[in-house]
Parts: sequence; C-alpha cells; structure tokens
Amino acid sequence: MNLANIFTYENLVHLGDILIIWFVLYNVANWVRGTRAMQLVRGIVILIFVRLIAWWFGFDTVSWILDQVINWGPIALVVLFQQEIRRALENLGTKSFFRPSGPSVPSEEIVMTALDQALPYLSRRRIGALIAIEQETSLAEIIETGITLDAQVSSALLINTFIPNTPLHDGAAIINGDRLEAATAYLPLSSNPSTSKDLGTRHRAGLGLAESTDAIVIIVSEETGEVSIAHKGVLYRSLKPEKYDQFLRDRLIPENEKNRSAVFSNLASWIAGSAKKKHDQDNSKKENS
Ligand SMILES: Nc1ncnc2c1ncn2[C@@H]1O[C@H](COP(=O)(O)OP(=O)(O)OP(=O)(O)O)[C@@H](O)[C@H]1O
Repeated sequence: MNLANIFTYENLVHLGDILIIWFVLYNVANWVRGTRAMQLVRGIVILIFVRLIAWWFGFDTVSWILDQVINWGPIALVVLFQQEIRRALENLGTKSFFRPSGPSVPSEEIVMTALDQALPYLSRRRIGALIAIEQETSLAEIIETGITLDAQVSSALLINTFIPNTPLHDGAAIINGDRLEAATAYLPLSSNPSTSKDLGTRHRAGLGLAESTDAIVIIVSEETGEVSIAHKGVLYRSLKPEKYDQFLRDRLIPENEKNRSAVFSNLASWIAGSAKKKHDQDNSKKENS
C-alpha cells in the first residue's frame, strides 16, 4: 500500500472534519453532564425512540403529533434554555474553556490541603462558614446568586471569605475543581419536614443543597464551632477533625490518586529503608576493621 495515497489533501481535510466534530461533541457532552440539559437529552432520545416505534407500527396520529413536537421543539428549547445557551456562549470566549487540563498538583489535593488548614481555624474561633464543593451536578445556577471570585482555593482565601462583617462572609462559598468560584451564594433550604427543629438556616441551607444535588457541603457552626457535612441528603453533624478529614478524602480523592500516592510513599519508604540498611552495614564494616 502506498502511504502517499493515504495522506492526500482530501483525507487530511476529512480527518480535520472528524476531529472538529469529536471536539465539539466531547465539550457539549462534558457541559451537559450533570446539568438540567441532561434530562432534556434523555427526553429527546425517548421522543425519537417513540417516533420510531410509531413509524414501525404505522400509528399515523401519534407520528403526526410527534412530528409537530420535533419540528417546533427547537424553538421552545431556545426559549426554555436561554440562560444555559447564553452561559455556554459566554464560556466559549473565556480562557477557562481552553485552560489546559491536568495541573501538576491534582485539584483535589489543593482543596484538601486548604480545608485541612482552614476548617480547624474557623472551628476554633467559631467563625460560621458554609462551603459547597461541586461534584457531578453543575452548581452554575447557585454560583450566579453569589459574587464571582474564580480564584485558586487556598486556606487563607477560605478563612478570609468567612471573617464576620466583611462583604463576602454571608451565604455560601462554592468550590469547583481547585477554584473558589463564588462567595455569598444563596443555597436552597431543606424541604424535608423531618429535619431536626433545632437546625438553624445555615445548616438547613447546607442540607438543602445536598438534597437537590450531589455537592458536598461543609458547615461550620458560628454558635458551637462544630463542623458538619451534608452529602446526598444526609447531614453528618459534629464531626471530629479526623472524621471530617477522612470523609472528605474518601469522597474527593479518586481511587487512582490514592493508589498513586500509596505507590509513591511505598517507593519512598523502600528507598529510605535500603539507604539506612546500607549505611548501617558500612558502619559495622568500619567498626570491625
Ligand atoms: N439559604 C442560605 N444560603 C446560604 N447561606 C445561608 C442561607 N441561609 C442562611 N445562610 C447563612 O447562615 C447564616 C445564619 O445562620 P444561622 O445562625 O441562622 O444558622 P445555624 O444553622 O444556627 O448556624 P450557626 O450554628 O452558625 O448559628 C446567615 O448569616 C447566612 O450566612
């Protein structure tokens, strides 16, 4: 086979064409994942599936109705999803869209280090705090209710955000990846009637977000300094530092990261052990001679 026949101008154009489509679909899928639009995609797939069944069995009326929905649906979608479409187009022009992925320090480690230092500080001084960490479900709508920060997460920034009587201290701080996206965000209050009556609004707001999304929400009580975590509709109250640290590590750090850290620490202790053994052997040889 002649390679020159493969690398023709037409074939390279086709390859470029495929790569562009792949890039667009990949980014659309990433954007849609965990947002309201995901349910919409499911709805569209079901509609197409039902339309195919109607065509197969020859249900003319069902087919006609579905055809009307499919023809006019896009206009309804633009009206219903105008906010999301606007946000997507705005994102297209920001640097974050092209930000290279895979920072040298994993974002989960950056967030864990910041929390490890900030939470004991806030807790000891009884500084009330509400911190939501975005997971699969997008918190874009919640972020819009607050003041945008888009800064790298650090313990100093988290602590400063919640210092009482400063402009950012009220409401919730939202973390996405290793970015502190916003502060003063408003969270939906828990609608669960069985929640304890002694819960104040900070805790109710934390639980509310954990009921409607998969975010991990950390609450530091202003009254007691106790740290609680709300996740998947459950409020874990008054956690000791080892407990909340373990809880966060288990949920934030992916298994492969943990394994990689374990491999590196095993390797490091093996190298340190071998060096010590050799050092001891050299010393005993010197003493014997
Ligand atoms: N819906 C909400 N979204 C975000 N933050 C909220 C919301 N509701 C209340 N807060 C925050 O909680 C603070 C009030 O906390 P409140 O004392 O009522 O709650 P609490 O659960 O008893 O907490 P604490 O133990 O810290 O007193 C507000 O100043 C605000 O910062």
